[in-house]
Amino acid sequence: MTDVDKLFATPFSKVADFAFDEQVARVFPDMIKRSVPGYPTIIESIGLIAAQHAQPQSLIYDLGCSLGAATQSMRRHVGSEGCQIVAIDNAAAMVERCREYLSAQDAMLEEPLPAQVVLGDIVNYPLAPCSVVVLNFTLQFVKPEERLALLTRIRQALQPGGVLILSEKLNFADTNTQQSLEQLHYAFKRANGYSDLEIAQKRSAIEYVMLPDTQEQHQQRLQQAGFSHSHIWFQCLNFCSMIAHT
Ligand SMILES: C[S@@+](CC[C@H](N)C(=O)[O-])C[C@H]1O[C@@H](n2cnc3c(N)ncnc32)[C@H](O)[C@@H]1O
Ligand SMILES: O=C(O)C(=O)C[C@]1(C(=O)O)C=C[C@@H](O)C=C1
Repeated sequence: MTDVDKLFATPFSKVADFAFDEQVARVFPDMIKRSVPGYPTIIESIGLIAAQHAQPQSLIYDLGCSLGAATQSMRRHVGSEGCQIVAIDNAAAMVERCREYLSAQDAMLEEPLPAQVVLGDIVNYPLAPCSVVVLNFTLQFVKPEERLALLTRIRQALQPGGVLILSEKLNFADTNTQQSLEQLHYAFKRANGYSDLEIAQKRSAIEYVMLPDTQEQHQQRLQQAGFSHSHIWFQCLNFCSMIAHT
């Protein structure tokens, strides 16, 4: 149903900044699975974590939903009465396909949680009271100076007992750790069939648009945003996922 990612396979004289456009949307499931170590496990586990924390009659947000993989997982796992999912992305190509995928899923589930897909910018989208918020590899694409305000708004929207699930690529302050995990990540990509050219060109494409933070920066910012406690529940190489509690 989706194509194999060959977007960076031919040499470019100048690599353009990475954008979530039509071409990327077309290959995205293949791209993210071959690029993010542990992605399938993270997606499945988001469903489990959401199921544990979703409160009856509450909203769940999937911010930067892309094709709705996390939303689909939550719809498979969340059993609380009366929950609804709002999935938001600012890439039109993603939103259009996400709606198609979710309609296809409707037919496969007995009583699917209602899920609405919105074309919008999460930086200024007004959030209603909610019990679970997912930022699965999205915050790293938000401008660094806008990250604290976004997390603060998420914290304010979360009801008591609510959680934020935050997955990110990590940077490491220690140079040896950074180099070691970065090289292992490239080995992961090579093992998944990406050539050195594809790896190098993708690296240039995301250099200025995807800016990862360190674990310490995340924890400090989550605390500043008003979360009482946050911890990692998954890490594979330089990719991790955290839970932040209200
Ligand atoms: C790596 S993808 C997320 C993957 C997805 N959450 C998943 O679980 O498969 C990042 C997504 O965030 C979206 N995004 C980035 N900045 C955004 C913003 N300010 N508002 C809404 N969506 C944003 C991009 O369009 C892209 O679809
Ligand atoms: O860090 C990289 O090399 C990646 O390809 C990572 C990453 C991500 O973490 O979102 C970057 C862009 C694509 O959305 C898929 C994967």
